[in-house]
Amino acid sequence: MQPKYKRVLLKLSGESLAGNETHGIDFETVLRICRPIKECVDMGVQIAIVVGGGNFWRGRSSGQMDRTRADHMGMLATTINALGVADALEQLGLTVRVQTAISMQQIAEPYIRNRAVRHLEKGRVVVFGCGTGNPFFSTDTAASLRAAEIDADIILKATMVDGVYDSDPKKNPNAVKYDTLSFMDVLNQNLQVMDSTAATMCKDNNIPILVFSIDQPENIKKAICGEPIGTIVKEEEQ
Ligand SMILES: Nc1ncnc2c1ncn2[C@@H]1O[C@H](COP(=O)(O)OP(=O)(O)OP(=O)(O)O)[C@@H](O)[C@H]1O
Ligand SMILES: O=c1ccn([C@@H]2O[C@H](COP(=O)(O)O)[C@@H](O)[C@H]2O)c(=O)[nH]1
Repeated sequence: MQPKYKRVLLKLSGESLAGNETHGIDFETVLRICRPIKECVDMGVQIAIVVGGGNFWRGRSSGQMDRTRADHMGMLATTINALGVADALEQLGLTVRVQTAISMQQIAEPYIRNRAVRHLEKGRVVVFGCGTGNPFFSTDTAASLRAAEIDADIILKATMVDGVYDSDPKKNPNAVKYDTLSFMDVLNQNLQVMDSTAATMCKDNNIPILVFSIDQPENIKKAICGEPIGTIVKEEEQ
């Protein structure tokens, strides 16, 4: 398999890091997810990663808490995950830098765009923590923002479903999967697989998103090599 893309933004679902558990990090699972990442870096692909926080905390599900504070907790959760992923990648022999959108300089670099790009050019993996650094956003939006900033070829959204369906497949067993969609389809049909802010950012900056299942981590390599998996969301061709 040969890589199709030179620089990718990989969005890893937080939930996927829990393996068979409902919460937290299962490090063996994280290592399994990181092995194909290592293979792709060895093939010369530049990989930046945004990690979700759903295995620990989602601000929008916090009930009666103040939303901003709940989102601060969610951003900290993404940073715990970023450190876990960085550790696994390092154990596999990669050089990694964690950059956070909220400064916590004793444990990670602050997010500096040019520095992130330089790390990628040197073959280092960059893992972004704290999402965008702002409440009321998601790590999908962080992925679209960072992808635009670092000029990534594509966002690879590795998640708990194997693509985008006409309705949530976890709620509707008869949901039908799409192979290709436009961002307008996602927005007009209100498909909840990513939030509308993320979809709009990708649309405006013409960054495609491939949504695929992380259940089989080798899908990461298949996605990077352009094999037909998941659902590709991209701008309509004129
Ligand atoms: N139309 C749809 N097609 C596919 N999945 C959908 C759809 N609508 C809702 N979903 C849900 O979206 C989920 C994926 O997005 P979600 O934001 O929950 O997780 P994530 O971004 O991968 O990361 P995290 O686990 O960190 O929150 C799927 O598990 C699925 O149940
Ligand atoms: O830019 C951001 C990104 C994330 N958050 C908070 O973190 C959690 C976890 O992220 P997921 O995308 O849901 O996995 C999210 O629910 C928010 O509470 C944020 O505030 N800003």
